[in-house]
Amino acid sequence: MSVHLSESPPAIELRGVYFHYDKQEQESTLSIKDLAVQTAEQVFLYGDSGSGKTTLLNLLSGVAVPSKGEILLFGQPFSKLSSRKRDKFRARHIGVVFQQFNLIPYLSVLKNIQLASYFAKKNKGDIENWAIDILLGLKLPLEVLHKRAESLSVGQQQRVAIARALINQPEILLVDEPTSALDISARDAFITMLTEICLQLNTTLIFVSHDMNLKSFFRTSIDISEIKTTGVHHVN
Ligand SMILES: Nc1ncnc2c1ncn2[C@@H]1O[C@H](COP(=O)(O)OP(=O)(O)OP(=O)(O)O)[C@@H](O)[C@H]1O
Repeated sequence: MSVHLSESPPAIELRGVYFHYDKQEQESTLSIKDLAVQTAEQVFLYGDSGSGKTTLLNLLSGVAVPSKGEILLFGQPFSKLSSRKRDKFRARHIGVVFQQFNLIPYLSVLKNIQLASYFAKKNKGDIENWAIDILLGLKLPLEVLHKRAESLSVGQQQRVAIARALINQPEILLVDEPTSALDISARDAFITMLTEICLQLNTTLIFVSHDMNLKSFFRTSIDISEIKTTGVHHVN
């Protein structure tokens, strides 16, 4: 049993979640009995390769749905929504940065970012100025704005993927292994900027990485094998 002192529901809540890719298999790929993450919390999620970190992000972004149990976001039964409504919810409230960035290579950096705001159908005023603010915050030179995404370095593409995920000022940001292409000083500067931007936007951040050096940047860290085995984990 858990006691929540705050009035508002957690940003993220998992209740009795089971997931398997192969429905024939008896054993679940991921089983989390109980997990709650409060609004604006920044969580470092780590664990062995194949332990289910990306699978958990897929469930949290609604790309996958639990075979059993449910996922609530801000108290809303996210995983029970129709896929159309889940897509809409994701576009409006969740920023996702996948390992492969998923930028559209032949579009400019600005167009890639604008596309995300178009899908969210949010009226956020001047998207171009906001995109510039984020890119500057992430220390990307402004001359990249009109360059094709494919012409950027891997480290620059990572930042554009983050900028695109932040353009709609998401309530939740899910980031999968984003620093692998950066050297140590660039990595530390990047993570500091990312956590500061999330703080400013009051965004709940789930940050997946193998790089244990990054753990110290986060107040909360979760070893996925612990939440799978102990079953109960409340953050804050
Ligand atoms: N599309 C898929 N179809 C079937 N099995 C999958 C699929 N994706 C992942 N798996 C399996 O699910 C398990 C969890 O994989 P997942 O990618 O979530 O782990 P991970 O912790 O993110 O690993 P890594 O750190 O290597 O990225 C693994 O055993 C993997 O083989």
